[in-house]
Amino acid sequence: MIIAIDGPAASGKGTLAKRIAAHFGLRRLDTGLLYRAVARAVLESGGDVEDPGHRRDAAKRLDAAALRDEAALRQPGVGEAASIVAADPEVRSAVLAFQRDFAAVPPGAVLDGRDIGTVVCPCADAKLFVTASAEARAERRWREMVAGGSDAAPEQVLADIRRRDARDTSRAVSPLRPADDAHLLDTTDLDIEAAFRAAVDLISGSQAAI
Ligand SMILES: Nc1ncnc2c1ncn2[C@@H]1O[C@H](COP(=O)(O)OP(=O)(O)O)[C@@H](O)[C@H]1O
Ligand SMILES: Nc1ccn([C@@H]2O[C@H](COP(=O)(O)OP(=O)(O)O)[C@@H](O)[C@H]2O)c(=O)n1
Repeated sequence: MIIAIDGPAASGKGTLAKRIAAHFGLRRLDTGLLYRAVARAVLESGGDVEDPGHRRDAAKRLDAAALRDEAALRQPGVGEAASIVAADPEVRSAVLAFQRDFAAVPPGAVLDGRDIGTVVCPCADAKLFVTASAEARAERRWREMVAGGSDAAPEQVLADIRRRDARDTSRAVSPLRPADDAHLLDTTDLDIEAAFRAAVDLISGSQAAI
């Protein structure tokens, strides 16, 4: 079984993907980490993510070991840089096979990102598009950052989320959008437990329909 979970930053897709994978006994791939790892490799080598040569080289050299240092990959600056490298079609095609190979291993997997239901796994057994208002998402991300010791201003976090949303939805290749057959799940007024229960119901409904 393959479950695709897409949505904008801090909508809760990673939290849901982890719990859904445990619930259904599946492996999970956070595909955002791939783009974050490409961006981090460019930044660490003193390169420029706006330079197509730099980001394409980093994408071609990417290996699974680069996904291990999650704390470093989750730094806010890396998320911003990731959305810049992710708009490059050559970067996207360099990481496509890794995602499809991961999903193809039995018994299947949960993948979360921006284009799982539309491009990476268009034949997924169940697709969720997880959203929440920009304000709710910024508040969640801000709380997470403060818990991690950051003194970022809430309005700055909201501005960053809006900028990333705009870049991710407007790019020419694999823009963030719900697949036609995705279930929409708005978590603005749902806590983590309620969102998880709603997600399991939607996925179980998709299974019953197959
Ligand atoms: N439904 C929810 N209500 C409140 N907080 C949530 C909810 N879902 C996730 N969170 C919190 O919001 C933050 C971002 O969630 P995460 O799953 O990492 O989002 P994404 O993977 O979409 O970026 C985390 O700190 C997480 O604990
Ligand atoms: N399948 C994916 C996953 C992430 N991305 C890009 O990678 C960036 C970081 O993704 P992420 O999922 O780690 O970000 P958060 O939602 O956790 O903040 C996004 O802003 C997207 O630009 C993508 O283009 N396609």
